[in-house]
Amino acid sequence: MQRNQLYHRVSLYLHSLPSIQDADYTNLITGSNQNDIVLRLDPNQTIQDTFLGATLFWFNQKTQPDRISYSFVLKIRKNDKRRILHPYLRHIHAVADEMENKGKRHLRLYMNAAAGAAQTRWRSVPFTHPATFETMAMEKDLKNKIKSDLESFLKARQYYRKLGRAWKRSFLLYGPSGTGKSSFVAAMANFLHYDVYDVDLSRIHGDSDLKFLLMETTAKSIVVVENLDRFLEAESSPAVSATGIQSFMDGILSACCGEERVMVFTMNSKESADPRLIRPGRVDVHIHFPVCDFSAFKTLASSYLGLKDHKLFARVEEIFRLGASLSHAEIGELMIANRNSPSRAIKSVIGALQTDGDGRRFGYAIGRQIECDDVDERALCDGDGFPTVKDSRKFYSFFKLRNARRTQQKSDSLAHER
Ligand SMILES: Nc1ncnc2c1ncn2[C@@H]1O[C@H](COP(=O)(O)OP(=O)(O)OP(=O)(O)O)[C@@H](O)[C@H]1O
Ligand SMILES: [Mg+2]
Repeated sequence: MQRNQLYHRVSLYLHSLPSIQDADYTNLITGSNQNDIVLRLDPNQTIQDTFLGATLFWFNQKTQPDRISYSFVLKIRKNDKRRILHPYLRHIHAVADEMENKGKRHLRLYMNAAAGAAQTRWRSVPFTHPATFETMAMEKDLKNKIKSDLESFLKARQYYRKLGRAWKRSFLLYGPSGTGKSSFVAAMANFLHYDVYDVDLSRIHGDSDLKFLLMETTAKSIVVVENLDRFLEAESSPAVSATGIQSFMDGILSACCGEERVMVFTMNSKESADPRLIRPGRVDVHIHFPVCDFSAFKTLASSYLGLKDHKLFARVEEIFRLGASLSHAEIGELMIANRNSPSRAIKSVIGALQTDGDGRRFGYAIGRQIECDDVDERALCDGDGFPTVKDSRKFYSFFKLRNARRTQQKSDSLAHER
């Protein structure tokens, strides 16, 4: 059920050998960067290596004709075998370790397929999410605390071993939609240089299925369950029981699954969560993701619009002080949509912040903004270009009125058509 680490290391090692290019026949595939071309050993291709004066041959053989499973075969001359086999295997381990530690290994994102669909339940693609802690708009102190927490976790192997505990750390990320929880998981993966296993609970068929899935994950990975609260609320009779999820969270099978793993659970709110689910020990660190505030807005403006400061920032700050709230995702989208004109982008954020609070949804906010842009410029740029909150409110009540009239006209004409 677990990945064959020796096979994995030999594969890493062989693919790093220059002689892979000498083969008469090989496979060319796209690497994790689109412009990279990677040579991939073909079944039955032989590759030559030399070590301590001996020549060795490797080939990649299909184990059984009807299965997608391969094994590497190593050929060594009898006379060399006793002399070099062990040092050679140690050499392979050392090279593979170095490649992994230097970050030459490309990260992968694993997703669980439906049961019975494949030999291994995890399907993977290159993990290329560009999020980093630097691109995350969140409180600086908190960000630094998390970074040092993760750094000390990475160095704590002996400490966990001494305590008799699995070497893992669990995080609960909770907060409204669009505040950066998923992006944060990606940033963690890039920071730790860990693969990501994204568990889709709706594809799990029972508690034991969930255990097996955990057993198939590898070390140096983040195992993430997104929107756990929504799953527990939505499923009236879920295939996975609460205790199944709890033991999964504990990594109870720590004999195999306790090595260097980070587990992350995301929720919109932890209020309704069963306290047992998020008790200390089960979840080590709770991180709150609040809606965007002025400081986060400035970080977003800097990364999305390249703006360190702007004359409209004071207005934005004032509106935030009055209690307006939008998610980072909503503000980010408005900035992307108007990225060619920073002033316009900020004005559109101001507009959206001012009319927020009545539960409008994101798609509507953008639609509304694009529609009102034509009048927006005039209304906001009249006079000295710094309308007061009162002016803007007047403008938006005008806008709402106009929209209401339009809706009325539309329904009138619909009634007319009927
Ligand atoms: N704190 C943040 N800093 C920078 N960008 C952010 C932040 N929060 C959200 N974003 C942007 O908004 C988009 C959506 O964010 P993300 O998917 O991480 O939200 P989420 O909290 O996981 O939402 P959900 O609860 O709906 O899954 C991302 O593309 C990201 O670029
Ligand atoms: Mg998310």
